[in-house]
Amino acid sequence: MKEIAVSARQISASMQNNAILHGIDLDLPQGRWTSVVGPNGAGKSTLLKALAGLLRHARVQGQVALLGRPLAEIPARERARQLAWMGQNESAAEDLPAYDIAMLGRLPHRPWMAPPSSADHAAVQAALRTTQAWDWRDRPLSQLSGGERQRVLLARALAVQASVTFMDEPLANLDPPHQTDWLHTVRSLVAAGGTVVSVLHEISIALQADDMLVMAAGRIAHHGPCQDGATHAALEQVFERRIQVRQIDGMWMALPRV
Ligand SMILES: Nc1ncnc2c1ncn2[C@@H]1O[C@H](COP(=O)(O)OP(=O)(O)OP(=O)(O)O)[C@@H](O)[C@H]1O
Repeated sequence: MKEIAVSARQISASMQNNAILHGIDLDLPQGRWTSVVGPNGAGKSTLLKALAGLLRHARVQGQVALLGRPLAEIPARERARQLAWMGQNESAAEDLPAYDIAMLGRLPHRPWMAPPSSADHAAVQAALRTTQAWDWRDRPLSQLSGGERQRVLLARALAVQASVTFMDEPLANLDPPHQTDWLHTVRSLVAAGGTVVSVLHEISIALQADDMLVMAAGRIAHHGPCQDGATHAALEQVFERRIQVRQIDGMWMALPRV
């Protein structure tokens, strides 16, 4: 029986008097990759932020636990070492070189005001090489293309070397070969015992995860293995049967129903 990496009990969230999430219960086991999918506005990003303790300007109820401990009781630095975050359309220090951006992922590991250690440099180099961003490590973020920038922000999340990694639309701006590289990166994180939770609009890639959370209207419509027929049926239903899930060359894919 796998340990639970992230659990939520009765999570509800509202913003500006609008209820966004309604009583969400879930358990995400360690060492698995869960993709979160659903139509625009279903509450995917809001759920991810609620699970990471990053939901600001919102009224949140319920409990989240990270690796068996209530999230609210984990000191901020410790939480930042255990949980890496890659957000959607994230702003970052645009003038900083890519290397320094990735080094920000090491902040929770470093004593206050201490220079980076050799372990920090090694983690940053490995992360930038994994995302193939090493070649432009000296270039400021502002001079990078959308996809190049995304790979630096992914490197920052990888450099944390956290047990649990949350990513909100990590494939935005990535071309197909780099989407495939991202898939391999996630697979190796999970093979090493890590837990990955990613919000994805690329449903065919989301279907390569271990498990899928299918969301609709602030609720979990279905949570199950990506290989299961029940998951495919839920997926087709929340997208109003405008997609169909089919197996091609042994892989489950979502195709438009035209
Ligand atoms: N700051 C906010 N104030 C009020 N409502 C908000 C706020 N942020 C999000 N919402 C609303 O909450 C709902 C869920 O938003 P969320 O971003 O979680 O959806 P999503 O499933 O990630 O959508 P998308 O696929 O479009 O990225 C939407 O209806 C959105 O308009």
